[in-house]
Amino acid sequence: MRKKVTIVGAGNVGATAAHWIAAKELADVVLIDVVEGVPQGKALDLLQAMPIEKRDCTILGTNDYADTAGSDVVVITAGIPRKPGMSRDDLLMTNFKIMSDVVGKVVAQSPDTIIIVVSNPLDAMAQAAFKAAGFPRERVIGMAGVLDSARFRTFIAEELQVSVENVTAFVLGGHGDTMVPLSRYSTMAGIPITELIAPERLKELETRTANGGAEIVKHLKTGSAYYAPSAAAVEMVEAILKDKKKILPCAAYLQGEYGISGLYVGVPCKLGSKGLEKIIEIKLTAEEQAALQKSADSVKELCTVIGVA
Ligand SMILES: NC(=O)C1=CN([C@@H]2O[C@H](COP(=O)(O)OP(=O)(O)OC[C@H]3O[C@@H](n4cnc5c(N)ncnc54)[C@H](O)[C@@H]3O)[C@@H](O)[C@H]2O)C=CC1
Ligand SMILES: O=C([O-])CC(=O)C(=O)O
Repeated sequence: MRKKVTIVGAGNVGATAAHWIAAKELADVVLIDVVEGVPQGKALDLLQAMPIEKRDCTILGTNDYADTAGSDVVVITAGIPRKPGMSRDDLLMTNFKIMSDVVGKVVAQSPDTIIIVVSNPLDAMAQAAFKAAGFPRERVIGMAGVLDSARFRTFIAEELQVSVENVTAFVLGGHGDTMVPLSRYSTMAGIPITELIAPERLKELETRTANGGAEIVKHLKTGSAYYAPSAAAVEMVEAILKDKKKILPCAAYLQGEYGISGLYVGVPCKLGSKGLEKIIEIKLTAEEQAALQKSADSVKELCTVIGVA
């Protein structure tokens, strides 16, 4: 039997995630939204691309959670995106209400599922989903680090004029201005980029990465990025469905790792069929640890506001 993935929110990120999943023939997809007609229309449109793409996946659009029953993975993208001049934190109250509404309905239909949270502000929304779901931390994971690292990798590959396949990078911390691009653990063909790019230039690439979301919002004006974010969420879905044991930076509920407790923050994680299978602890310098702590503090502030700290 094929795997089943539900995507909550049939907007830009959700519909594009459905597209990537179908294009990779990873699973049958259920696309659900509060707006009537939009998930149905997008799902049917995508389904009709399958003969052309030679992929056998069913794609169902719906407003009824009964259709999501027994999902292996649920990706939550429901929520408003930001517009120019806004920070992700400005979405907190609206998206917290949406998250609280959605998670209970998801869990009622798929009590054994693994939830991937995408809605912003990401780390606080992951924490809200974790508390609302009552699942173990292994089954509620936030997507941000894969996207932020992909942005960093894009800029590094461009700078060094090499294939993106040659570049690895890690971005830790919360998905906001305080995220922590870890140049020391980023490489080109195994060579630390700190040996290849001058410190001042590296700083510029780190800053561009941290502002990567805002750069796209500024261009789009009506919303935020969705091609790379949806591809990032689907990389996590694939790692879980295929039990790949893949190390990816994800927002995970820390219980003492990196000296942080009771909070979702981006760290290197091993993803497999059980969801979050391990948190990888890497040695940080005092400066990196302080930056991570600062980032965690800003996540905690948001969690306190919505009562999930
Ligand atoms: N974690 C990350 O790295 C990223 C997070 N995001 C976030 O993802 C979210 C979605 O972004 P887009 O898809 O661009 O927005 P969008 O506006 O295109 O789509 C959001 C969809 O959610 C739906 N929705 C609202 N309330 C709902 C509910 N109660 N149940 C089901 N569906 C509901 C809306 O009808 C809409 O179709 C935003 O909060 C955005 O900030 C976006 C990019 C990257
Ligand atoms: O910038 C935003 O609001 C959307 C997002 O999280 C990203 O693209 O990194």
